[in-house]
Amino acid sequence: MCGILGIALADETCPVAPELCDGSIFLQHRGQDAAGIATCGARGRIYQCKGNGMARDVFTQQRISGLAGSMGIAHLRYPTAGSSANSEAQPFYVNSPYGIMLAHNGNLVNTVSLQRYMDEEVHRHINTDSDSELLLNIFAAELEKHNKYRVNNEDVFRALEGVYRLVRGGYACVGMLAGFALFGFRDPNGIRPLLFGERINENGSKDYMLASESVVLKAHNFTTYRDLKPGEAVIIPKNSEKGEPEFKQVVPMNSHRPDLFEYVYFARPDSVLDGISVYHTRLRMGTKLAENIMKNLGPDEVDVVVPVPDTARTCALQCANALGKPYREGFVKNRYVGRTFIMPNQKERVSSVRRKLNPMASEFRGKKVLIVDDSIVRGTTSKEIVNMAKESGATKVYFASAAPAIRYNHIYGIDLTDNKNLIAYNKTDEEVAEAMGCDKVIYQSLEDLIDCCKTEDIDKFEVGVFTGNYVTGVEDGYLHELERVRALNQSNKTDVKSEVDIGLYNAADY
Ligand SMILES: O=P(O)(O)OC[C@H]1O[C@H](OP(=O)(O)OP(=O)(O)O)[C@H](O)[C@@H]1O
Ligand SMILES: NC(=O)CC[C@H](N)C(=O)O
Ligand SMILES: [Mg+2]
Repeated sequence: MCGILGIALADETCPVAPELCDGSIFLQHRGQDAAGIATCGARGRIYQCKGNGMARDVFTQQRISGLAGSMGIAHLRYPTAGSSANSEAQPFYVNSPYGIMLAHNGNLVNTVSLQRYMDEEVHRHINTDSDSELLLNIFAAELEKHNKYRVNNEDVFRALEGVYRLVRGGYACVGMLAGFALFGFRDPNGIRPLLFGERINENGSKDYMLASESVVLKAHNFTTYRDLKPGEAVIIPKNSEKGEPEFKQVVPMNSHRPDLFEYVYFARPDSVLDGISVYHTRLRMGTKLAENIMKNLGPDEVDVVVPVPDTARTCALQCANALGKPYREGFVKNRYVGRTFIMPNQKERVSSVRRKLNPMASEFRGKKVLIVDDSIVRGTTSKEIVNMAKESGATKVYFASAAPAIRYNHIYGIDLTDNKNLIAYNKTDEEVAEAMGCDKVIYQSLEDLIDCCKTEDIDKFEVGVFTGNYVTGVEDGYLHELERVRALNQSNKTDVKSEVDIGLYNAADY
């Protein structure tokens, strides 16, 4: 679950990079591993700044001031395919045809056959293990088929038709065609989110934005916005004076199944995705969870409800209210440590839990504590948290999760390739509680979770992480291949991953 962003300003003399940089900060929670911006300036020249690290570290003032142009895209990466090498930071670039840049959120699930197709039929070189580089090259190959001197909107839509035909998985993308346009498209099941918005600037003309979450649009005054539909694409001319954005339903919507995990954990609470307020779903998760807890625990079995900061706070507060029990911030979060679940390796995740959360003994001593988290994934956080609560003198520790048990890979954009690393893998709830060291674990049921998120328009979600049934299915050998690449990367026996790989103009400044 990366963050993606694209902006086209009407005023071609106004640099877009500072706003892209600011917008990236609003999407930082979606990917902490790498960040990148690419802009397009005069004569179609593309400028970029990307690399491993958080947006604030990669986007230094000096680098941003070197990014010319009024149209650009940005990416915040949480690696889900390939490795976390610098060279896989996005956006990706290909010079032919026309000069294209692409930023992708999601995961393709037929990369094995796509790689073969690239190699044997299209003869394009893919320089990394990233599925996003592959996706860009599929698009480029489709666009190339028209063999035209200058590209137009129809060509782009037709090339996207080819992409939709060839590619399987979850994907929301923003891209740029040098000197021509900004574009965005969303997979035919709407698994990954993407919104389009516009604002009237001081000169009375229109600026446009594409973003993963509504919070960025609102914060930058793009007050008229909507979600792209599954299978829909938009092309925004580089200079809005030259025409309006053109939308097209490139392929029929297959289904509309946003990833349920966006509402549980990924998205910011102040975002509204596919018309569903993330905050309100989390409140409802708290109410439903409380109903479930009342069925599982006697009325005197809980003295206090403690949230696991940050994401679970909304749900835990509502849960405590519904239970009629006091809500206490028993864990103080160090605001300088990022999200632990999306850290690239297990060692980092473990060491940062204690750095991130510190227990307040007074809230635990002699008490029966109900800890509420949004989800239990690998159990890295939860085991440590239970430990801390016990060390602090809790007499009983119950652990409730706003999401059901996670027993399967998340194939569309969470780095959960090896399901043996999931704490609930092949375990009953009792065995999970034992592994976590707590007295009981209580999960929200999938049915209840869906009830908390559904609306009149959307009542189905992508829930493969809970059920093992994925809306797009998975190509034979795909999970195996992902595990193989991951194992190679972890064992360091793979090809050398240099600090800096080839970049635009073969130059990179870090
Ligand atoms: O089972 P685990 O592997 O421990 O993962 C689950 C935990 O990770 C996430 O928190 P994270 O620290 O990433 O982010 P947050 O501050 O937004 O809650 C999530 O909210 C859970 O607390
Ligand atoms: N989290 C994502 O959306 C990741 C995008 C892409 N699969 C990558 O690994 O870079
Ligand atoms: Mg958390």
